[in-house]
Amino acid sequence: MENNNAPTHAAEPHQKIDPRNFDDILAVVASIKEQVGEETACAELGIICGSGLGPIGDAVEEATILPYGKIPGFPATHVVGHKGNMIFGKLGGKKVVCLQGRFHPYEHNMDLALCTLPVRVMHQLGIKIMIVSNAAGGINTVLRHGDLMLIKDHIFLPALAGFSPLVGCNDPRFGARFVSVHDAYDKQLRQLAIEVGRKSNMTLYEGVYVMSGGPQYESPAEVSLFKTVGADALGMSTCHEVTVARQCGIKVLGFSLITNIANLDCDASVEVSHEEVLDIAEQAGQRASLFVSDIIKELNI
Ligand SMILES: O=P(O)(O)O[C@H]1O[C@H](CO)[C@@H](O)[C@H]1O
Ligand code: HPA
Repeated sequence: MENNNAPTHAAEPHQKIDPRNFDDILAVVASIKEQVGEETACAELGIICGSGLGPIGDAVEEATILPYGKIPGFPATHVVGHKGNMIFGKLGGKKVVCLQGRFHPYEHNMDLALCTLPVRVMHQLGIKIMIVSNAAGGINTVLRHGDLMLIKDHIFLPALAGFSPLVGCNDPRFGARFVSVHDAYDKQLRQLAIEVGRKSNMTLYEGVYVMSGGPQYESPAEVSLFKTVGADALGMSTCHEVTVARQCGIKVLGFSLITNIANLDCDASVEVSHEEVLDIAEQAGQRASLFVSDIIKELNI
């Protein structure tokens, strides 16, 4: 898919940005390029770090860090474990832009267009592949704390209820009105990840991720529902970003770090907390970061 980034004015730091307006996105991109330099800003690969998975961003070499507060239209991140930095540099020999912090729909009144603005911006910066990560609760009983699960497909629950980032007028410059997500998580990239995992003796599962709206964790009955419909892990992010990436023609590799075991039995329930999620993510963060770097080294972009 072509990038239609005709020269445009740079947005002012506090200018109001409409994430549904293509020209506003170009103005955000122009502002980023003005701040970090055109050469630095251009990237072939985008990365989104999940809760507690910031170490992936810390591994970026020759890093130029642009805090979200300096990017027009980027809201603040409120969730602990999401620093709020856009990092430019190199990883595994590739030019990357890494988002150390994402926007969850529950933080922003379910404004999914706003929450996916960073993906549209990264597309205009040139990315062809996006690696997306998240912390998730394990539903499939084979999953244990600290396991990594490659995402092979997703259930985007909010979108099934009308909360899709693609709802509203579609400027054709964004891509197709009706987007096919039959291959949302690229098969070749998943195969590459499996090979990389095998070489480093890492147990890697493959499964279906379900996104619920949150921010409350799911009740045992809700977890049972998700299990029945074929979900293996659950969280409150990712699907909106992947949907927009696919509209832009970006290939996606996604993985979940299992930080807790989702509960199916209300009589034997165990409380879930974001502290537990961050704890496990911290323990596994370095390993996840190494894994991502190893995959990137092998990528042909
Ligand atoms: O999906 P990430 O950003 O990793 O965060 C996960 O962790 C938080 C809950 O602990 C939720 O925001 C959930 O989506
Ligand atoms: N549910 C939703 N989101 C999550 C979970 C969970 O169990 N764990 C980490 N993020």
